[in-house]
Amino acid sequence: MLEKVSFRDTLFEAGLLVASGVDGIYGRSGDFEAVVDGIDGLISRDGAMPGAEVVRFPPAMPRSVIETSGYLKGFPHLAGTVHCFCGDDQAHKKLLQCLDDKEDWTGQQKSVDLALTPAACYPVYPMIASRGPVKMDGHIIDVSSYCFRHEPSLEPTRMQMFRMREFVCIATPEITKAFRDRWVERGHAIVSALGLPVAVDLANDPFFGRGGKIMADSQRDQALKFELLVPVNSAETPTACLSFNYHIDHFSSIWDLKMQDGRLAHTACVGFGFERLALALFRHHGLNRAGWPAHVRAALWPN
Ligand SMILES: Nc1ncnc2c1ncn2[C@@H]1O[C@H](COP(=O)(O)OP(=O)(O)OP(=O)(O)O)[C@@H](O)[C@H]1O
Ligand SMILES: [Zn+2]
Repeated sequence: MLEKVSFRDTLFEAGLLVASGVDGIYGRSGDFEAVVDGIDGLISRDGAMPGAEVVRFPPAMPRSVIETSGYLKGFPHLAGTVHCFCGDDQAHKKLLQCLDDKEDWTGQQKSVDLALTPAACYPVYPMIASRGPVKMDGHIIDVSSYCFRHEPSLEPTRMQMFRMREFVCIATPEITKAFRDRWVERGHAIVSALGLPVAVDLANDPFFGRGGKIMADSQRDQALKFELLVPVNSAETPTACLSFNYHIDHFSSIWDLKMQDGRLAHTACVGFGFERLALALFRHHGLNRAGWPAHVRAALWPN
């Protein structure tokens, strides 16, 4: 049984996470980053997807992508947009005056054409759609990004900015479903090899509002989302460290992603949460990575 203590305070005291004053926004120490790098390398080795196209996007994307993708329908409460000062000298004076008067200065800012990336896979669908039909044996994309979600929390596993590595499959319904099912097994094997207790369970996304309940129920009824859970904050409420999502034609109908035979493609993604996996390792193997079991160190740092 894991005891109920403030795991977050323990991480601050050990210097693994650095408090910023805002819940969910933390600095990471060199040791923390070494673990994240180890997980990244392990995914590349044990989760290798030959032929996958590697692409890395920055943590912001065109605002039009978040508008078109339907994210604001399901998750308006999590979305972040970028605002900048676009005024003249007079407006600048006003802004500085607000600051001096300790008044809200953000009214002097305007929304620009950027949104923060909520999940690493979001920029992938318009990128592939812009190329035309997808070949019949499908396309796999390897993507990784810092992501933003406005969900401040005292739980260190629920950050506002965190990193996600994803493999995205865009293919026929058969290939896509098989990709998702196969990844449930692979993800289980990869995380178990790190000496962590894992369970896979059916899940749903945190859709907003009253309509959200219907969307969440429908997602569960169709078994579209599974999560790989590891106890981190508590044994009672284990933490989703990996997610396996089958979107059917949700993204392909939005972006008009077609296969070469003219049918709409289906899409799926597997997402690894770097910070959550690192925190799970610190929780189960101790705060000093040098003392972790030899097989875990060998898996993370083979050289
Ligand atoms: N706020 C967060 N802080 C850190 N990691 C996160 C956060 N939200 C999601 N992740 C990681 O990103 C992965 C993919 O994101 P996904 O949208 O599937 O999360 P999720 O399953 O909805 O998470 P949760 O149910 O805990 O909100 C998750 O499996 C998790 O490892
Ligand atoms: Zn995804």
